[in-house]
Amino acid sequence: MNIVEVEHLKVWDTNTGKVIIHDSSFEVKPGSCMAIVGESGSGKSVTCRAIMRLNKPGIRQSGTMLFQGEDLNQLSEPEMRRKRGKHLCMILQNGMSAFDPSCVIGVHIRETLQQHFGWNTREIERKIMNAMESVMLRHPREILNQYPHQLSGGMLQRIMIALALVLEPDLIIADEPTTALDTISQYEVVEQLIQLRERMGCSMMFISHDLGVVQKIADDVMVMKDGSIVERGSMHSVLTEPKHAYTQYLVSTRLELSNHFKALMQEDL
Ligand SMILES: Nc1ncnc2c1ncn2[C@@H]1O[C@H](COP(=O)(O)OP(=O)(O)OP(=O)(O)O)[C@@H](O)[C@H]1O
Repeated sequence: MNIVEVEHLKVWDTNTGKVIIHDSSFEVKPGSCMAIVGESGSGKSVTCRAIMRLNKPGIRQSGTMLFQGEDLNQLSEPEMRRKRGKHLCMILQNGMSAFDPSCVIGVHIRETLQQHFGWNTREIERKIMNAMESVMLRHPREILNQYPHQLSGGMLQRIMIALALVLEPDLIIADEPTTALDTISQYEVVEQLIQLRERMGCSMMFISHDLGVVQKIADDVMVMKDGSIVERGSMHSVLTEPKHAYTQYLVSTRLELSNHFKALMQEDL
């Protein structure tokens, strides 16, 4: 059974009547990573937030969204809240927006974990500090006592990954987790996400506009344009035989960039 099976997802803005996602159907195989690529505004984030049922109130959705065989669209809000975090976990583009700016990181983490598990404070601290160390965050106790604005974007991404390690969700949705980071932090965060998948065997959806990043982590990919899926398949087949003109453009620009990068590297040698 696929972990996610979306059929005829339609998302629209009730204020303007604008249809944001027209009619999307796709699935995520258990234990696999499915990437969503496409230009800004193509509907990648709205699709993922539809699965989490986290789009803003004026945004409505219809269709079937089976998660482990259960239609998320039919769940009540309290049932959905129980799914989020423990079963479905989202890692956001901007770590700053994921944490409450008015309290130190440790408070937010403790509240999230207490909500889902019956652990006491000491157990929570032990688990989160082990997880933080495993994603190479040194001095975890000090970090837990800092406010989000005192930490770098890369550190906040790692804290979200550490939290996912403790929550052990069945599906992680990473929405452009590396976009706001410099190249070295981007590389490190992708490495941590790859290890996270290996350790937990969880399924993943990975959103990015960067095919180069996606290629490192995804098994399958779907390409979105103007609220529709224009192509999907295995990472290998989409990269080697892109069918849609927009995918061909994405693949050719990725090759151009990597050739340019290689040329620069050779000049340096
Ligand atoms: N809260 C909202 N209210 C109204 N329209 C929205 C809302 N959120 C997103 N949209 C619209 O939905 C469309 C898709 O947005 P979405 O954020 O999913 O794009 P994206 O592909 O993830 O882009 P990016 O790479 O820039 O994040 C855009 O046209 C956007 O204006």
